[in-house]
Amino acid sequence: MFKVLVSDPISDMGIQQLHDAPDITVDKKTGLTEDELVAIIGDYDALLVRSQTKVTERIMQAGSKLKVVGRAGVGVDNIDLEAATKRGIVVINAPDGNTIATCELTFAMMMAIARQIPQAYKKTVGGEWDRKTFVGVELRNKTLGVVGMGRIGSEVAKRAKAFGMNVIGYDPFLSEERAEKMGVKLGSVNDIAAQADFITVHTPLTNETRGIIGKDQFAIMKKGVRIINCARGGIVDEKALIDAIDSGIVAGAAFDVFVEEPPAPDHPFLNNPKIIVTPHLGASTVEAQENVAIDVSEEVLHILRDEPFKNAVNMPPVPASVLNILQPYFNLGEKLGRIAGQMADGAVKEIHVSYSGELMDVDVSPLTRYIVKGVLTNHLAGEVNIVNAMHLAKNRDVNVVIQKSAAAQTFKNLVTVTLKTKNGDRTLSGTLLSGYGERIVQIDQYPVDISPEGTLLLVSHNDKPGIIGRVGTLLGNNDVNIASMQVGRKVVGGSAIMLLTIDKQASDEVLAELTKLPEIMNVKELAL
Ligand SMILES: NC(=O)c1ccc[n+]([C@@H]2O[C@H](COP(=O)([O-])OP(=O)(O)OC[C@H]3O[C@@H](n4cnc5c(N)ncnc54)[C@H](O)[C@@H]3O)[C@@H](O)[C@H]2O)c1
Ligand SMILES: O=C(O)[C@H](O)COP(=O)(O)O
Repeated sequence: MFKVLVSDPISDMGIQQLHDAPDITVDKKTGLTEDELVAIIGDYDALLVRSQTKVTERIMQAGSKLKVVGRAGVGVDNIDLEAATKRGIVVINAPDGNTIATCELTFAMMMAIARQIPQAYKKTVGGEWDRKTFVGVELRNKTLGVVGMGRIGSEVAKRAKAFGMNVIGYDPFLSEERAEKMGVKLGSVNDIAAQADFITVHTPLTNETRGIIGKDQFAIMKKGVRIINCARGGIVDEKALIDAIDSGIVAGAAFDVFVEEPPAPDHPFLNNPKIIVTPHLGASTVEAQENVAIDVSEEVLHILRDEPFKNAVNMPPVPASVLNILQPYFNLGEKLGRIAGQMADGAVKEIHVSYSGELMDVDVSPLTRYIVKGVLTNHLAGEVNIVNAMHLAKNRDVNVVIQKSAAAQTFKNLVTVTLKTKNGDRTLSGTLLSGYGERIVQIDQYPVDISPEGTLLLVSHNDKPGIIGRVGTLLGNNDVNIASMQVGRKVVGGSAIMLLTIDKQASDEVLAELTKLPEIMNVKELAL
């Protein structure tokens, strides 16, 4: 049974699938302090948050069972990603569910400052009938500058076009073709600053975007420009904005987000008649909250049940088309890693993985993570998973090298794992055979054909008559049943290997007796 803690207000309807799951129990405890969370998090396998809960290193350290932190929304700036990655905790978000809600709030903000709706409302309900002060501007034929043309920025641009606006977009990942398709002109931040009547920002808050609209940009803006920030506090420099309002450059601004949330009561935005504010409401629609909660719950279920998932923030994303190809190999890859890890003699310096055949044309890094996890599992057991595998390898100075070679020779696909230690290399190849599943087809250049199941015995010996019989007899006498056996040799009478699958583990004494048999050089039991 897995325990999930929901520590922020997340849609009950959205997390219904967690409530319904027979293997999950859900506790909802919102508004906890860090200390309170630290005290209880040790009981939980998953933590679900929005932006209020700060998921700190301390909390993750106390979360000894924690496998996943799910963010019901986009921004993960409230989660210590580095600490999560180090501990192998998967951080997932729900990047698509609140795009439209935030885009629509942005548009509502733009229209509200164009027509000063909140200010007019305040006066009217206060008993004044002021029709002179509130003469607004139209959006049609105005230029909107969009900094950050991702999901939300693109949707805002689309709606602006429908309102007859000209749109200039800036985003390092916006290609000319895509911009042209959307009817958006490409420009730099300074082009936007110089030409736009309205500027809206839709980037994450990073070192690069902090203050991207700042003093230098306000200095070149047109008089009467209007600014909107429904992304993250600090992307528009708060102090520079106030100065630009005071100097008459900015005619109006709308902010849903602040450097510090909630802002202090004396924050200069809160009593400025030209600035309208909302309390971080971008994602606060019934639809968005349901969407993000459904998405995040689905992923949490996958992760807890050890099923493939897609929206990990602390792992590179895997497109569905690539996942479809790679997924069948994940199990095989991990087993190859585990077997190779047990074959290696001494500290592993390098994990060399060669992919060929149909694996040539895809980004194989997700599969490499499974292989590296398998190799490291021998020494780190439960500490390693696919999130922290690469990190742990790097920390231990294990080099991971990937090679792709076109020919898989007789196989449609082939994965070869070589572990390099100061005592030499050990190599293992595996494939997926249509209709037969996973097969190990080569060990240290000896061709074999065996299904990697249960317990394996790898015996190195000289190819002499009678050896196979002696090994079989010794195991039989000790009640160890052989399920299958393969012998590989390069030349008749030369060195050879025997690979057996056995129904139960052989004791250390049996392994020692096997090693003493004539012509046998080495015996290794390999657990899967
Ligand atoms: N107010 C809210 O409640 C609310 C709701 C949802 C999202 N958000 C915030 O809105 C922002 C955008 O969300 P999204 O879903 O569109 O994200 P997204 O990842 O789809 O888009 C972000 C875009 O910013 C671009 N970008 C990154 N660095 C840049 C730079 N230096 N200059 C220009 N562009 C840059 C990226 O290339 C990307 O295209 C995020 O900060 C998110 O946290 C706020
Ligand atoms: O990044 C996000 O998704 C938004 O900022 C929404 O945050 P919230 O879930 O706390 O409303």
